[in-house]
Amino acid sequence: MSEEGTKRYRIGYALAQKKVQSFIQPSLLNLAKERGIDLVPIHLTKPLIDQNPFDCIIHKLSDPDWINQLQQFLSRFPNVVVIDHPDAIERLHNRVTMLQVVDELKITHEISLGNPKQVFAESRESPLFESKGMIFPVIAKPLAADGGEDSHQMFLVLNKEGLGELKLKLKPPFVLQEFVNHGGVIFKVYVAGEHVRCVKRRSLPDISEGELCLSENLVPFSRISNLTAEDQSGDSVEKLVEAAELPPSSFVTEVATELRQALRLNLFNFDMIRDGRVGDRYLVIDINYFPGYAKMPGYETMLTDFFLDVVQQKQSGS
Ligand SMILES: O=P(O)(O)O[C@@H]1[C@@H](OP(=O)(O)O)[C@H](OP(=O)(O)O)[C@H](O)[C@H](OP(=O)(O)O)[C@H]1OP(=O)(O)O
Ligand SMILES: Nc1ncnc2c1ncn2[C@@H]1O[C@H](COP(=O)(O)OP(=O)(O)O)[C@@H](O)[C@H]1O
Ligand SMILES: [Mg+2]
Ligand SMILES: [Mg+2]
Repeated sequence: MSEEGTKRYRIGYALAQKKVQSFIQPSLLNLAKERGIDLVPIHLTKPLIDQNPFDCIIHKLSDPDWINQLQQFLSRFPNVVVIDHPDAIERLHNRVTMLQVVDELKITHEISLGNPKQVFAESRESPLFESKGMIFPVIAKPLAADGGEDSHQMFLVLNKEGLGELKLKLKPPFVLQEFVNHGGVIFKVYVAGEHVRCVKRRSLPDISEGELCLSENLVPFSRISNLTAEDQSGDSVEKLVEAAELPPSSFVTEVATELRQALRLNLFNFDMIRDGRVGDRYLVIDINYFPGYAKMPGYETMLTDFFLDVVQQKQSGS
């Protein structure tokens, strides 16, 4: 008998193989099982409709065949909770619509929130960043944030010459986003429904005005926050991360709650930096659907608590 009662719940997961390996750890399966939840794989080679019953389905797949199956399934079994709705997830697959949501939030905290200025380059002919008064350095990011390896391939553009070189290196559409000095540390806020955790990770180092003229014009980089000390510049970066102060938890929770409501999503994380140009201001630079929760110590408890919230709310009809 589970601690929460005799009823057992079935949660189906539809995830890429790589994600199954990182997220579906025996420690998660066991904790969920002890608490009355069976996490079961959805077989993508079989019709979804034939694999019911489920209390809930979690997924991170966006190919048209899967979306189609999910829609048919929902029209037949409308009581099954799908985490999350494909239309809501879609908004995060585009680096323009992803950050627009930040301007819609009503933050009451004394700390302010925003996002960096950015312009969208649709083609090689697009007028780049004259109109928004942006200054170098900037980061060029592919418009698509759809999980493809290319979607994480970015360029730091240090000057006008770099912008010229970029045209040969990065195929539009992309965005050019103002690079903001932030002390070399980013805050990653993981959200699972009402549960919120903030962690620190390494980021790009600050850039001084002197470096802008002396250095290269264009610097490619990818997945910087996932690099470890051995990958790059030794342990000084680790010390920087260790010394950084987390943003106040009341602020983090307010931003997470507002984002969750505005996005109509339950499983996501967002990357936030402290704006080094002004005091008490943070900027959201990236929002990811169903991120790498397993990198957080104790992720099993956070996710199991969330799963229980979902199935219990469903049972109580709220
Ligand atoms: O694999 P991981 O653990 O690095 O997780 C990735 C996330 O890392 P994070 O948890 O933010 O450190 C990663 O976040 P970032 O974009 O690197 O901030 C993405 O969410 C990535 O998914 P996708 O490639 O955009 O579909 C996530 O990749 P998938 O696990 O979904 O493939
Ligand atoms: N506007 C910015 N100013 C300063 N650093 C940034 C900015 N945008 C991104 N970065 C750095 O680049 C990294 C990757 O950018 P991000 O938008 O998070 O892309 P990804 O989806 O690949 O994680 C961030 O984790 C951060 O270190
Ligand atoms: Mg990121
Ligand atoms: Mg991302």
